[in-house]
Amino acid sequence: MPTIPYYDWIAHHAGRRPRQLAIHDLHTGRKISYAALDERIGRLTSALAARGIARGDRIALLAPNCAEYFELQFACGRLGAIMLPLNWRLTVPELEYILGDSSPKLLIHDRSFAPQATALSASLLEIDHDRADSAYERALAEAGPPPAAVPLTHDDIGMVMYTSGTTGHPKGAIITHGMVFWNCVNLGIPALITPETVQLVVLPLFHTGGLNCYANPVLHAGGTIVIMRNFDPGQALDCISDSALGITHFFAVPAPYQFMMQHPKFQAADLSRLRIAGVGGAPCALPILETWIARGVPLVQGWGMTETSPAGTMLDAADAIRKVGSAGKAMMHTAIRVIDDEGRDVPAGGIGELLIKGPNITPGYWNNEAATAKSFTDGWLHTGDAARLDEEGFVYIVDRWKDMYISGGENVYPAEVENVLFQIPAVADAAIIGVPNERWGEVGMAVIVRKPDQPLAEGDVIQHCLGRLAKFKVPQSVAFVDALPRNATGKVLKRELRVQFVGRDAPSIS
Ligand SMILES: Nc1ncnc2c1ncn2[C@@H]1O[C@H](COP(=O)(O)OP(=O)(O)OP(=O)(O)O)[C@@H](O)[C@H]1O
Repeated sequence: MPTIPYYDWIAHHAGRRPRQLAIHDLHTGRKISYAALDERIGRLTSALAARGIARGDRIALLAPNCAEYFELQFACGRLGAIMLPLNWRLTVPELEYILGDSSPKLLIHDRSFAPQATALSASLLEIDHDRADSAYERALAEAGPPPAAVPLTHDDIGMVMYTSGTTGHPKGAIITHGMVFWNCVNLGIPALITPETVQLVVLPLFHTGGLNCYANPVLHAGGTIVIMRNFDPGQALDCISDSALGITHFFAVPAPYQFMMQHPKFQAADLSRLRIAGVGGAPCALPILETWIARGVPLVQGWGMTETSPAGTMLDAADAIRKVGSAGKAMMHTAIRVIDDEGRDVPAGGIGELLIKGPNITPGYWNNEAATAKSFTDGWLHTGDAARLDEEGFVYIVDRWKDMYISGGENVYPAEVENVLFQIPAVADAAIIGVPNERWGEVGMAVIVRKPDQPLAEGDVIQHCLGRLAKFKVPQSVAFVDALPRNATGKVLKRELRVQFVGRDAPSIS
């Protein structure tokens, strides 16, 4: 394959539509045009070069959602450096592990994370949005003319994104410039992303869901992203309703949709300007999809992972109601398969492991050849997800293999049971885990958050499931909790529930 040169699309748009709004940062109130963004990226490039950052060097970023993510991403593109966005939920020892693995030359951090940053052995540069003379702003103000851009190709590494390490140490997924580009193409076209797109970004930007769904595709198209520092359901509904902001696109994992639909502002919110509301990243219970359809917003489901940067499959908007529950078909330029334990393709209707191939797929893990070798067969990435295809080739994500459990010899996929729990009006939030049982090996336990002032007992939950689910899928016990543990993106942390209720994280399948 010929090598494709890296192309800087911020510089491109700055040259064509300099006054077009690129980023509106709600927290700081800053509105940054493409020309201003291009200029700041140039200054940051120069400031980083003056600090000795060169091709191949890593630069870590520890910050809540802010415009600086994109300044660093594109400055790295001009220098040939590698951006390392860090999960701010991690503890200092966890961050220390990642920095030890990736050895960045510089850690740029927001002032709110100063305690963590100063505890880490790294050279620091501080962002402080409350001070015009923060170290970061001073570095930009004092920067000399930017150095000539380093010629890069699509094969060069643009970022390393560490997964949260569900089953051991975190792994750094290598993200090349080509992967980010192909994700922009693959996602931008079916998600109807154009220069007129205005997207509200609520997921954390250190995660692929925030950075690449759809923020990078929107900047690639020359549209506008509106960044929320931290997700707040009421504020998100206000923003979507606000005609001055003109939000056309929204993307989230299921939890923000769930919290928005439970918010008092939901029924009166003006959702009419939304052209595409995408959901993915975790199983989305049917009652959530149906509630949004009833408000006139069919959620367009997609499936993806950090390693697929991230769009892997997507449901076309035209099929969002007809195929509700499906994650659609493979994106453009990609292919998927569902295989059994022997590596054979599973016929329509059967459940197997989802595999994916395409130019948006990672070439492997940073500094971890063993993990890379384990994850690929003949160029196909093993996703660790259970899936099935229907007769028309639409994919249904059943669950993660590692969250599946076996009851009396039968596989139980928690997402299917959670769907049934969400039908109970008094249920605000729900998750299923497998717990050990002498007779059946494992049985399901429902962990439920009740809506305020709505009585619900264990017997009511089990009664609701009987008749709606085969007996082996019906949870045998129910724990009521105040909130489910979630990661920074909003995904339920099943491993924490297993540790809490089983005493260890012991999935049946790993
Ligand atoms: N539409 C979807 N339906 C069900 N599950 C999904 C969907 N989209 C993504 N997922 C799940 O999210 C996974 C990808 O997760 P991602 O790469 O974002 O890391 P993470 O969940 O944040 O952390 P980690 O995997 O490191 O614990 C997929 O492998 C799949 O299990």
